[in-house]
Amino acid sequence: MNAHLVGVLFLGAVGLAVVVWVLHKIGHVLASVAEALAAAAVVFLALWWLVKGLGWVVREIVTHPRTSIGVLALAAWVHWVGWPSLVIATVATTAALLAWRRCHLVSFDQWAGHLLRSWWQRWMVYVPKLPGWLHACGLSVRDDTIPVDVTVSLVGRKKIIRDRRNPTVRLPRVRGVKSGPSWDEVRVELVPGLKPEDFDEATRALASARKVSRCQVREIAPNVVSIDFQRRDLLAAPVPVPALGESFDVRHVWAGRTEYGQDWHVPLHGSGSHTLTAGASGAGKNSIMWCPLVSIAPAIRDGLVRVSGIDPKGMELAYGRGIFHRYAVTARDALALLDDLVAAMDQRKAAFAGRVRTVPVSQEHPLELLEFDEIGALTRYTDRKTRDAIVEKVALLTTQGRALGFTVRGYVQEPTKETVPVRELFPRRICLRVTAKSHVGMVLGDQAYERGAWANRIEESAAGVGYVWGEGLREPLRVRAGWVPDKTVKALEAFVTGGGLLGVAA
Ligand SMILES: Nc1ncnc2c1ncn2[C@@H]1O[C@H](COP(=O)(O)OP(=O)(O)OP(=O)(O)O)[C@@H](O)[C@H]1O
Repeated sequence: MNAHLVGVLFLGAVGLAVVVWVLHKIGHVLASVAEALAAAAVVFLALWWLVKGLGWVVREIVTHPRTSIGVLALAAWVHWVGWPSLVIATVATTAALLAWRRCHLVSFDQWAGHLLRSWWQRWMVYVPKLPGWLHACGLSVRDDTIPVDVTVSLVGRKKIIRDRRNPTVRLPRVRGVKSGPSWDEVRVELVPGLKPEDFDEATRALASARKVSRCQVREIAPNVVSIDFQRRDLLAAPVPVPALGESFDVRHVWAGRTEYGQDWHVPLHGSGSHTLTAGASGAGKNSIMWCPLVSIAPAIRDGLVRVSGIDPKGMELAYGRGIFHRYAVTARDALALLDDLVAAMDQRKAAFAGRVRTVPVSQEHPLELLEFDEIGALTRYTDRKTRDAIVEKVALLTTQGRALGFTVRGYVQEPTKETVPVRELFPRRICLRVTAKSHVGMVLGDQAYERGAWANRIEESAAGVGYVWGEGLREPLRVRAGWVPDKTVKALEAFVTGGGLLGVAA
């Protein structure tokens, strides 16, 4: 080996050492950079998840404030006070609620029960199951074509992005559940492509899906409907009429119960007081008549309300004959009674015209309340002349009587136009059990049946049950009149006549 080769090898070794050293340094630098980048990425990701988590918590608190705050409160309790005290408090609260429920169901339900039930029904029944029911009933919208976004770039190239994140079936979302004693009201938000009327048509199918007998739909906002399911029937048992009433308020008279378990009131004076009640034989028309009279017994006794009765059957009103200031059975007597009322109305008109817009009820000018039983018997089945005269007088009283303090309440078995030609002049209608589906529309108006006023399906055993609609009610409301037994009619008669038959016109 000569000196030249040794020199080359030496230089090569030195060069290699330098390269290794440089690479080592570069590796060091790169490792530091990579380490710094990794640390930055970890910090960035941690921050990102923290912000996302905080956003989720805030969103949950805003959208489900009660549940979120409850969970946070429980977590705080366990953290600061410990879980044994939490268990003891939970057991004590449950026991107190059960005792409250046992002692006073109504106040428990109004204050606590309905909130717990709403929460339970929402999360255990409607949120998991309703979307499936809606889809099965055709209340969903399919995206048959997946949306396509077209973007034009600066250099003229087009990018086509198919948005696969959107689901192909869009379903209404449950926005809230209110669970009353017999009804669940489920508010849902519609998706574009659905309208509230679509839900109206699906009520029967939705009722079947929920395994309940009735379902109604109410429009809350243009894109929100309430789907109401009747879980149980609060009107199954007769509604007892309270002891003789103490009310003088003739504009808000207790008449029974609504299907929501609330009191049902009717006006006997003022706007919407003329009432036509339709119902087949045995449907309970008489409880619609007697119940408000029992409620305003003091007003009748004190002469603030004067009741007249037309009783073609000569049986029902005759049982409380002393309550009626005027009373007629035959068509001729009925006409005379109506003439008398119209004359009294004309007198009052002459006395008050130009002085007041509504005559205040007083003993001098009492509310004249006409109870016209079986109105069809006299407006259809009498001779033509008497019939026309009766129809004319009833029309006069119903069109002019409101402001003057005259109210007509008619009762009919068959609500056809031929039977009750003045049907349209009664602003308030009540439809008890009827024999034909078509009668529902005749009494309550078009679409009443479709909206759930299934009066032809009321069972015979449910006398006094019926539907009201209109007068501020968007949907037909099921009601049951208070049941007035014979002895209460007699007690009312004794009460208003002071024990005898005083005050009865000859
Ligand atoms: N509100 C009610 N609650 C419970 N049962 C009732 C009620 N109203 C009536 N009933 C029962 O139904 C029966 C028939 O009632 P009601 O006499 O009022 O019928 P109606 O409609 O007047 O029949 P009709 O036209 O044949 O006289 C009553 O004898 C009573 O047993």
